[in-house]
Amino acid sequence: MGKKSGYNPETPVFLGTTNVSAARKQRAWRLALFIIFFCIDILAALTLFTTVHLWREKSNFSLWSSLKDFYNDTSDLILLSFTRIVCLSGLAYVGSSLSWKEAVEKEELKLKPKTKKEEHSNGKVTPQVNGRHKNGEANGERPPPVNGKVRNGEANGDIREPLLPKKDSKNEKSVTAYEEWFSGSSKKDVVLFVTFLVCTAFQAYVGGKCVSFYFDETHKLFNVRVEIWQSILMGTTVLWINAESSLLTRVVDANRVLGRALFLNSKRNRSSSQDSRVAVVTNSVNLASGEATEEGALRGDKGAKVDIDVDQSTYLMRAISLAKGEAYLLAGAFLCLGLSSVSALILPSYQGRILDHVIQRAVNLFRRDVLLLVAFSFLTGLFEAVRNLCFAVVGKRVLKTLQDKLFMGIIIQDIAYFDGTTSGELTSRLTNDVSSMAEPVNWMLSALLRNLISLFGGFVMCFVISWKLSMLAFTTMAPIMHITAVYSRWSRELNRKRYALLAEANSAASEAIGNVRTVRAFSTEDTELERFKSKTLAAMNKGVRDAFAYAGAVAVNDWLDLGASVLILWYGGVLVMNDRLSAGKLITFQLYWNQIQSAYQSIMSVLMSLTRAAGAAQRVLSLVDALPDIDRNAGTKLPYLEGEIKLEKLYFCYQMRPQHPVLQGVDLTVKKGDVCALVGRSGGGKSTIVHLLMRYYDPTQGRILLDGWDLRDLNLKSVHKHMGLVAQETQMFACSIEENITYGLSSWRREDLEEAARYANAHEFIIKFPEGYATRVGERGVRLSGGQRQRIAIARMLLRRPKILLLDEATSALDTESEASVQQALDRLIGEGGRTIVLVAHRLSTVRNADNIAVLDKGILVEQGTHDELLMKKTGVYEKLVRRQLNKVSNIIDADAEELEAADTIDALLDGTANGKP
Ligand SMILES: Nc1ncnc2c1ncn2[C@@H]1O[C@H](COP(=O)(O)OP(=O)(O)OP(=O)(O)O)[C@@H](O)[C@H]1O
Repeated sequence: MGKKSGYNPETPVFLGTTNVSAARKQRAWRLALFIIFFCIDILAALTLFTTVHLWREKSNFSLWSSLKDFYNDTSDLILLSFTRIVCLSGLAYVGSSLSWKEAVEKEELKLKPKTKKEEHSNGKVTPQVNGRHKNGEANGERPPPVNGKVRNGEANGDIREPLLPKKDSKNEKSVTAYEEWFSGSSKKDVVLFVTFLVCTAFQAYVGGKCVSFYFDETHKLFNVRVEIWQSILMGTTVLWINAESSLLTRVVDANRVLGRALFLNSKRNRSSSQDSRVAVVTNSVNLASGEATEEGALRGDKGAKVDIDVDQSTYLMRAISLAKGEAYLLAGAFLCLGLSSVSALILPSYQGRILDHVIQRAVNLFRRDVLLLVAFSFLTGLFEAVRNLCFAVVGKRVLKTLQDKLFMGIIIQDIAYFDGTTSGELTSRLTNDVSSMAEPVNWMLSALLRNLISLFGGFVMCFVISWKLSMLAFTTMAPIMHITAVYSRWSRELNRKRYALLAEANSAASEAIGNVRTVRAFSTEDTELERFKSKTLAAMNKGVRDAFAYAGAVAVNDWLDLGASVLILWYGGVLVMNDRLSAGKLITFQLYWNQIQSAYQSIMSVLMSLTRAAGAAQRVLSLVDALPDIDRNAGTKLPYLEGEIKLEKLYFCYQMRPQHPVLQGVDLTVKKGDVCALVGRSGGGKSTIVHLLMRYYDPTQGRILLDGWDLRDLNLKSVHKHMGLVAQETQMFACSIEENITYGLSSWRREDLEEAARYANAHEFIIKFPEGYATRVGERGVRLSGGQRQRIAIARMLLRRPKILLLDEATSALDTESEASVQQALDRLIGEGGRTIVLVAHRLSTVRNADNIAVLDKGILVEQGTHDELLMKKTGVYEKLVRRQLNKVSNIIDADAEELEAADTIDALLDGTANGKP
């Protein structure tokens, strides 16, 4: 199982502190790397120096002339090495410390405890919820420090970090915006750009130097060929520059990512004001903050979670791990890949040789090599075909595995997660994101490996043919690599946003389609279309921006590439004309160079797809990896349930509305076999109690006991076996009535099914349908009436014969007649005894016979007792509710009477008309 990003409720998460200490570790690690790099650089420089200068006549040595001298000296390379050490280390240090400082300042500022004054900064003392103060700041935001300025209201002895000026001053606002801009990623981008220029200049210089370099054979050191020795050194230099540049990018990026993570956390944690270390995930913190967590964010029952960060390498590793089950197919594919790559690598050398044979008129050799070329071409094609087949099959299987895993990841999430997201967003992840993530797997692994083989094979072949020509050609490699790296980082972020927008579009579409009747009723088709179009437009704009940037990156890379080809032809032509290289070899070199280029382009396009796929993968894998906070499989399994329910000091608020306490210290006991009715005004928290009994959420404070067991210690699956719920909104699946009633049961008897339907007063209407129980109900049961849906839901619950029945306005959609018969059925069920029933109802007729009536008002249990006991309290809430309902009934009766009168008049009039009276 992969790394889980779930939040462990047992261990409080101090994200800020964790990040800072992790960052400190990272810093130490980077420092060590710098030192190692530094030492290797010195070593490389000393090697150059000893191999060349120790054996030179000192009198001849002049640094300036050697710098200009492209034929004899390498002192410039020594100088180059030292310059590189100084420049790159310096730049790395600057880049690293800039972003580091920024990150730490932000985090330290957040960690600083607030002064009392700040708590009162908006002129009021904030109330305590769960022992925490509410956010005292005006908007819960803490601005970062800037240039020693003191924020208004802090001149009164408040010793704190200087903070940003208030945003209401225009001037200051522009300074802030500039500071924001320049203290953000731009500073680091400037550093990176300078590094890039320095590296490229070094690279060009090394290239120029290498092609003209001539080593004096008399000073030959060991018994190795000078070209090989030099090519190794030069090659190392080229790679070295790239390595340092990419290390620098990584270092700066690591800090940037860290800074961003901290910044994001600070955004997320704004809500928690006082102590941002406890700001991340708990409901109590949300309560304290009074701010809801961002919609669409990953969250569990205990609060928001941090999405995992998926970069290209993580994506690649995960893609490989997904394909682990296909080991045999992959082995075959890799074998074919290796064979086809090797034979493809041999082809150019035969092409060059054939050309040389043509020039030399060597007919026999010409024929032999043509035949070999045909054979190698055939083998290459064959291996390629098998490889493609294997990878395509692996890709399809990986897609399926991923879809299954994601669906699993979604369906097990806490209900709190679904409160903050939409089904459209989730289906978008299941379709768009999954295919965007899995699609590259089809060809990516093979393309990557094939092209890597071509790249390195071509690289070696080029050096074997002419190291000088290679050094010249490779001058363009570093800039190309850098441009590609910069683009791919930028594009990854952009694509992540694009996918999020596509998901929003999907969500808007599915919402409109799901509520199509309301849309039609209000004629809001155009509004819905606009909503959808605005999202697709935003997504398209991002895609177009990406396309522009991609085209720009490709154009620059192509120019550099073409420039390298011109260099090859120019210098290669000079070598051929000076008889230092054959025309065939020049052609072969050119072919290998083309091969390197196309391999490189392919690798880049793989990396681009990787980049895009990583964006989608982040959204997919965050969910796949996220463990729900409420584990349905953990806890003690109860084989039997007596049915006693106890709520102890129950406090609760929903994550999406943390400022609104829904339950406030509810104490309630329902004895086994009793019927408890929850009544009260709308929004009082009745359904919430039912949700907590089903453990859709855990209470913020207090506990729920079932037969004396804390619900949190019980195995939820086993508890649900003994519980039956008919929810306020009946949920149907788009299948037959029979499948809906027997939903979730592995075995059942026909008689039981029909009996349950009869109990629920559903049998009669079901058998009137031509297809009876096989009638399909449509999506969410749209082909049934509300009352029919509710009766099917009741039958579904009754068939399970649960120990605890939870009826959340189970009869609300029934007419008086049906209600009476369903009530009769419920009474019969109650009469059977041994069942505890908690019912939420508005109708007096439903609750009056309950053993205990609990009256909830604004989340507080204000009264409880039997119907008669509660009516005795003349000024009680229940009494008022009853009185209001009776008034309503009498109004209805009056209205009916008026209606009857009116009808009589109409009838009389009609009769009169019929009788020819006026
Ligand atoms: N998922 C949710 N996220 C945020 N707030 C919610 C959520 N569900 C309910 N609420 C809020 O919680 C409060 C209590 O809701 P609840 O459904 O428990 O009330 P109720 O007493 O059952 O009302 P009614 O009789 O109208 O069904 C309401 O103010 C409601 O707006």
